[in-house]
Amino acid sequence: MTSSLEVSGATVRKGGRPLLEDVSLRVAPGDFVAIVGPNGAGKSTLMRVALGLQRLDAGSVTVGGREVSALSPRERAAFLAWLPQRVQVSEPITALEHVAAARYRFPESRRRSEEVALTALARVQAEALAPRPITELSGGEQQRVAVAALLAQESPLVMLDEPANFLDPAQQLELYALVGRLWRSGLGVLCITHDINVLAHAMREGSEGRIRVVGLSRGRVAFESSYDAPDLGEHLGRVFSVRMRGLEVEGRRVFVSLPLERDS
Ligand SMILES: Nc1ncnc2c1ncn2[C@@H]1O[C@H](COP(=O)(O)OP(=O)(O)OP(=O)(O)O)[C@@H](O)[C@H]1O
Repeated sequence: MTSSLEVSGATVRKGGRPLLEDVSLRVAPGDFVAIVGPNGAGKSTLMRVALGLQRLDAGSVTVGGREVSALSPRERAAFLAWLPQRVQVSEPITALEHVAAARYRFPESRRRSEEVALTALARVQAEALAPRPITELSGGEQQRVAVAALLAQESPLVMLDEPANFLDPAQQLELYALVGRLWRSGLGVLCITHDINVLAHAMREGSEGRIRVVGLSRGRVAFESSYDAPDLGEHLGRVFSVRMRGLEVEGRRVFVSLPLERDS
């Protein structure tokens, strides 16, 4: 059985306006697909579509060969794990309880769920956070616990919606390095970001060409490219309406945005 996510011709309209227009993409285990685009381009709408949370006006979304909207939450959790921008927890449950809850699809004892949760926390160097109320953790600590929950869910595909948005540079680096490790361990990653440079933290030398970058603009796919393509900067510049230059820094390509040249 294939565990791929297949979005095919996805179209969403609200009040006659297209939020997403004929978008297609495929993510299989081992793939890394980054969705980039300016505010309002439709990135989160695409994520909701992929999770089966948004009704389509045309097109289809399947995961593991089945229509995603027809799957129960348990069935969907067997394929897709979702990391939002911020963990939404209002109850002061512990980090361990939060990660153990990601095991809900497994028919197992609470003790077993907690064992797996502890192992997952250890994999992200967060065992010490296990007994702490999640509401008291810093943004970076919460995201590390959220990644442990992804691991505990044991889904072959992970969906990340700008997961480093509220983190400082050190925490962003750490989070994306962690995402890179998950990817290299065989998971498929669909990652939304409007900051292309955070992706560099997920890479190892030589893996740039394996990251696919999909640019969204006004609900449509504006370009699709590998991260190491020479013209990626031009594509990015067009969707963000800036000039974007790729610079080599310590063997990594980083992108810098510059104002559009004006006619004098
Ligand atoms: N339920 C809705 N009804 C009407 N318009 C909506 C709805 N949801 C989203 N939109 C609009 O659709 C467009 C795309 O929104 P979306 O949140 O998908 O963009 P985004 O690329 O994720 O943006 P950002 O980077 O700001 O998070 C926006 O113009 C938004 O205002």
